[in-house]
Amino acid sequence: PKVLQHGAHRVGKRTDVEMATWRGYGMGQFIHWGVYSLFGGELNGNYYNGAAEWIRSWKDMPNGVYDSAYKQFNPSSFDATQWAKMAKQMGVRYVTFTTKHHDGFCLWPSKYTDYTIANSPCKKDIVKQVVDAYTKEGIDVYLYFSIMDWHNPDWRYDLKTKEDSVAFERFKLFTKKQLTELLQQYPQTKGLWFDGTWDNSWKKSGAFTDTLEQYLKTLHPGLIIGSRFRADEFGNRHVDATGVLMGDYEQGWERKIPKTYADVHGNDWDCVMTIPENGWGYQKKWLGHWKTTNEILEMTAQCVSLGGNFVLNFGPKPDGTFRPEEVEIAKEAGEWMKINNAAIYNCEYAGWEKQDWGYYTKKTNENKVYMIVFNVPVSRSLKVKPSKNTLVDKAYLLTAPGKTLSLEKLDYDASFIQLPSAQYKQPFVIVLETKEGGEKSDEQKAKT
Ligand SMILES: Cc1ccc([C@@H]2N[C@@H](C)[C@@H](O)[C@H]2O)cc1
Repeated sequence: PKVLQHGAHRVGKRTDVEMATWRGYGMGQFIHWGVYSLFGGELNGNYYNGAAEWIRSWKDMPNGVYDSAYKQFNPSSFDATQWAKMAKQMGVRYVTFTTKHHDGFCLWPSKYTDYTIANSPCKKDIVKQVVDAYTKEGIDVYLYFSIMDWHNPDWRYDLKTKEDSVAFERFKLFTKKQLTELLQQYPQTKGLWFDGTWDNSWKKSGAFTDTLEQYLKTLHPGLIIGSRFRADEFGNRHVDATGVLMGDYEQGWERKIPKTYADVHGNDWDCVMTIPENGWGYQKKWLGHWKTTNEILEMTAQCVSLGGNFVLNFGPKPDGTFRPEEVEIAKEAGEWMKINNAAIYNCEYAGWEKQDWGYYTKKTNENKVYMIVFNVPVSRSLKVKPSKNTLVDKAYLLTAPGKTLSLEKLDYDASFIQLPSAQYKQPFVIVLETKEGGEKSDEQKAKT
């Protein structure tokens, strides 16, 4: 069979230290901020029923109104240090920040377009202030960049005519120049989070996306780029024509979480999630249900238990402050993470049979498995069934390491942990110190 020229160039996970750091984050923050934040999903008292950062595409939004709105972008209360401190308190280990969303407005003073923060009343280099403030707090920074750019006249949804192709060649060069300036101006950046790559114009540019990704990684060694960037020469995205994931991790879990480990196909992956049901930019009215802190902690545990990272989105207001609901969630989640982050940071899929009480995570390179308990059964007996050839040596509450919990053996490979009678109002963590032994696994038997 023909060899794919512009498909994946690596099978399996990246094994370098930058990717190992990414793999261990556990919890991240997404921030969507821009001109769309001025509208908050509303115009003249009417609410757009799509995602607020898409309001430019609303039929009731006159383009002139949106495209001149940047002249009102003047976030009087913006303080990147405050943002970074809130994130630090929440316990996130990385942040993904919108440099340019689909509307094309640049939150850094790009040299390649006038549609930037430099020509708004806010003269600050927002991207620089965010990158510097978060880096100072010890939080790694990743930059969100939308390829699709509604403001640039050379953007094309498809390449049907010669004129389309000539214009899109200019657009591809513009894109390369903007990405180059982002990496050169903000060298602390650890990775790029691409979006807006689903249209035919990009799917027809597989070779270009391959060359551009390799160029970016040469410019910035160790750079991490997810699977949503590339197309192969047949227009396949995420997974190439031979079934191999392109990019350094699977970037398809947007507002959804894998159910089982089989769903992640052995890849690294992140899940990006909104607090309201939908909508990433600031929305004046949150419609429907928005997630409680316990729901967010459970999603975090679920993602880490399946080998991924959970990234929660915040949509700052036009003045640069956060909604009270978002501040509250960051505070409450942070209180839990302060006590329990051992079960989230530098943890991976344990490979034990899932039980109803919650999620297992395994500390990377250590014989420690954590039980993150969300559902205490009326019996207070938590069933534990280690993977083959693994024994539980000791069990204790993360918050009470001195008090060993008793394991009641059920049969040769499962036990009950009897919980002390107490009121369990918060999710909590049990530590299982493990050792090899017990039933030999099939491969062990085969070796002897
Ligand atoms: C159909 C669709 C396209 C793009 C999106 C963007 N991806 C998220 C990360 C947000 O940036 C959202 O605007 C959402 C839905």
